[in-house]
Amino acid sequence: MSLAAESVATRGALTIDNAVKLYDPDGARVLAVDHCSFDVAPGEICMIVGPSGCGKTTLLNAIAGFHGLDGGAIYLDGQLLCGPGRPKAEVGSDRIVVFQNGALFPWKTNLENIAFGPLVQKKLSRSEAFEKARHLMAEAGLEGVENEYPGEISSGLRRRVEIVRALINDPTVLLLDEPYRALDALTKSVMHEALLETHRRTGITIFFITHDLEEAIFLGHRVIVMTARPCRPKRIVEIDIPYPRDYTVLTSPRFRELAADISAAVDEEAAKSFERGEKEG
Ligand SMILES: Nc1ncnc2c1ncn2[C@@H]1O[C@H](COP(=O)(O)OP(=O)(O)OP(=O)(O)O)[C@@H](O)[C@H]1O
Repeated sequence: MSLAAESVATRGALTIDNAVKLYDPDGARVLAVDHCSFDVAPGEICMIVGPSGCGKTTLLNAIAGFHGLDGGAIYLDGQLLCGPGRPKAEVGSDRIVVFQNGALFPWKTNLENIAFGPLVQKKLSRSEAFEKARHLMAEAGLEGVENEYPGEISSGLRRRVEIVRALINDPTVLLLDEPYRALDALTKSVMHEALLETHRRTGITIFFITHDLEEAIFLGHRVIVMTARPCRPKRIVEIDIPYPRDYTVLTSPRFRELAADISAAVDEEAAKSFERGEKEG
């Protein structure tokens, strides 16, 4: 796999090893993830797709440390995040989650939002945190909105502020759960190019959940198609379209071929979960 980062990434390798997660609210026993194994290379953009409710977010939450596993293990750069003897990963600034609905403080300016993490963790002094925040905002094309509030800028710019807010912590892995779902197509395409540019600059590993197959193919080094619940890889598809990518690739025969292939795999699993839903319902 060729990674298109300016510097070749050496950190941010994830290993998911036989992960199992069972929710058991009031004895309901929902097996969300079952013996799920795959690796994500340092600096990879790894796109996760699969039917609704198959267990994608559950997996992301286990990597982030929001909940534990009931079996198996997850490693980051060979270090155990969770697994035997450690049921739940510690939440850490090495793995930052950017959520679909966003989580900016509306009462803080964009600059203050970005500087907040290292300040509250006392990792940087106030002046260092603000200087770094300004620098990262400039790199991400966010000059001019430093002193505005999240509510005063477009939803696309807000997404960019959120990603910069994650990057200020120097994470090795960015965990994205449908971050662009609510955006219109044009804004989404601007976001995609901005994310690829961020990746080129930083070489950060990106674990990205989406329902949008074009988004998955356009951005990813690989697309992992998950099975209907319980989640585990059904197909792992290498996206052999060279970076840098621009929107002209969407109409290329190879892109259409990959889209048809991945779409068929997702549809097959969606049909299974639909059938099971009918039986369960
Ligand atoms: N806290 C919980 N308690 C009980 N069941 C849960 C909990 N969280 C998720 N589930 C169930 O686990 C399964 C997997 O959910 P999850 O959110 O991981 O799926 P997903 O693939 O991310 O879905 P979507 O694509 O719709 O966001 C679903 O059946 C869901 O209802």
